[in-house]
Amino acid sequence: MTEFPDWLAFGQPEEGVRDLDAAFGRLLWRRSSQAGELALRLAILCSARLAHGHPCLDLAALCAPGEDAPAAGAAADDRSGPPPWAAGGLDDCLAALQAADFVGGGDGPQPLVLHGHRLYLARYWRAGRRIREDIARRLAWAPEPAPEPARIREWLDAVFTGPAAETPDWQKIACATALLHGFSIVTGGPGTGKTTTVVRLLAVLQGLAGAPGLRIRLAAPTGKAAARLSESIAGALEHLRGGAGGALGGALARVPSEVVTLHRLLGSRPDTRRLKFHAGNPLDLDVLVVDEASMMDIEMMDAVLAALPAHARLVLLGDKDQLASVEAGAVLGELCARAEEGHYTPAQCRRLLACCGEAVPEIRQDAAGTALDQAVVMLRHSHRFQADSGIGRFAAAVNRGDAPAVAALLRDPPPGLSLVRAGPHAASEDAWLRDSGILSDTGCPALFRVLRAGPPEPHAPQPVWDRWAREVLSQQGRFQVLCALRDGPWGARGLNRRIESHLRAEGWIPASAGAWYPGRPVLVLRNQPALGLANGDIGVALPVPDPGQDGPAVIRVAFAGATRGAVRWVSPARLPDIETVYALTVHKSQGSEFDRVALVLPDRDVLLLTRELLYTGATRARHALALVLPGTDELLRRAVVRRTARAGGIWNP
Ligand SMILES: Nc1ncnc2c1ncn2[C@@H]1O[C@H](COP(=O)(O)OP(=O)(O)OP(=O)(O)O)[C@@H](O)[C@H]1O
Repeated sequence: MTEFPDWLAFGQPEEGVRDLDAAFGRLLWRRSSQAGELALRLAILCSARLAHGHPCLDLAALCAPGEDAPAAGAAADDRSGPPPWAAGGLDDCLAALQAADFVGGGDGPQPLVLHGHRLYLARYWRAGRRIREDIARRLAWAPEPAPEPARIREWLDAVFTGPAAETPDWQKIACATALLHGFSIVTGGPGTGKTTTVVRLLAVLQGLAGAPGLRIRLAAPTGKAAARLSESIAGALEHLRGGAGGALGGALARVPSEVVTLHRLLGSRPDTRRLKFHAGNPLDLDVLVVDEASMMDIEMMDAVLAALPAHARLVLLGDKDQLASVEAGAVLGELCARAEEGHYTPAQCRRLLACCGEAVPEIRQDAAGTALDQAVVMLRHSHRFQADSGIGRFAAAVNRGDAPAVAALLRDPPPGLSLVRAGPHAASEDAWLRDSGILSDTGCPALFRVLRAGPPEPHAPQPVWDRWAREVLSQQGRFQVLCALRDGPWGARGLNRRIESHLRAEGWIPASAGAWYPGRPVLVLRNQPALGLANGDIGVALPVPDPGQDGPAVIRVAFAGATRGAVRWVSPARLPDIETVYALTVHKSQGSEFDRVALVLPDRDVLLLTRELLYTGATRARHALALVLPGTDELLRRAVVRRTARAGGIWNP
């Protein structure tokens, strides 16, 4: 039997390391003839960092002295500065890895790759390299034959009819950019018009292509995001079709509004990681638009690029400032790292002026701009939030990391924003639950009110039951409690228990009801293609008549169906992987929006609580945001200034 060194023999060698990572370390030890402790520890840490979304271990950051925020790739999430075993510094780490036979340069069989001062698991290194190479190829692609700038301008003028909200009109520039490149990104905060822009872009693409038109597919990482994009595309199309006739009407008729999840697009199959569509069997399309691309992890980006035919255009939409995917790799964030400043070359500015009549301001120009810079456009004006909107101002201040501005806003909150003290700072638990809207008329009880108001007659036809379920589901989408953590009293689980017990005490949930009571909102935790359900879908338990029986009602869980207005009814027995969802983590809420949000922070400082998390949580709210603070103001300040540290290393390894 292999004799492991003591530190590696049992369990996890240190905090922040999972059993899986330690097992990986033991495997390397067994297979390696001369595995040194330092190299092994770094390999284990590299594997552990994946659980925190880092596609690599940044050794320079690991060895740097600690600050308030954790160094990207720091050993444990609640500690900063190098771990004691790496006290020898960066040079020692690099030397140990260079000497290890399980570390290579990316082309050999070694399970780890050292590139510069970054250590990667080979699988992620290779995925990153494929992504870089594929995007570089697509950036070098130009449409053949190149459309005349005058024709592009004609079509853009036909779809951009109203007055521009800003100068230059970045939406128009984004359209022209996507027309000129095989790969492009439109990034922007909530309500900046990403969807509006893409609908116009697709109409112009169809107009320029003429009949029979291009094969366009729309996709999003989650079912929720897909359903939301589908709705807004349908709305934007309706709006544009209003006054359109002739050629524009024809082009608009060829713009689809159906949006599928990326898993479905790629033909993901249960029980296997293999996808139906890949480089050997590419997707049958000319244009692919992916919304909420900030949620795409490195493996998903790799799979999408691989399955995309060489001639197809890829347009990514997303908010670069949102939390990245929970899985490894903040791909969109890395690709948009220079979006704020622009970096458009004079040649690109001339092309844009000719194609859309918009002049890029000098401050956004840069003769040394890269090919990627030319393909990324940031929309800057929010059409959703007025300049004085509480949510908009709060989100902007958080995004800037401007803690004094956040504090000032919360001292005297503008309309739409409120601060609610909870925990030891609140008069009572009832008080903060009510003040934050959670137990108010428009909060969680509203779901039960809609449910009670509407059950159809037992023998009513199915469409009537579906309509009732849709009303309940829409109400479910109007209010949501969001929180940073999953566990603990201020995490999703603790809050769900507390809210549920208050709802029971108030009689909304019958005292005698078991786990499956009418009105229970549930979150699906795993993709279940056989049921048409995806991880992150939210349904509501409803009482329906037992088919063929006159006895008491049975519970079925209603989910929004794939097509507009459709409802999917599922028996609770088929839903083992769900949890109650009065409260949802901000991570899981990505891709969703709600009219009103109560954003509950934890009562202690955790490194997960960052600017990106606050920004993402706050921007899930359309009309009202209540920030619930069980901790101190200092805790909020620290959250605003702390950035999510990601080791990066995909676009610029
Ligand atoms: N140029 C414009 N002029 C007037 N209204 C606009 C313009 N662009 C967008 N809007 C309006 O602003 C709202 C938000 O637009 P849209 O849904 O396209 O933004 P988004 O960036 O996709 O938002 P989300 O945050 O939902 O992803 C919509 O009501 C839309 O009609």
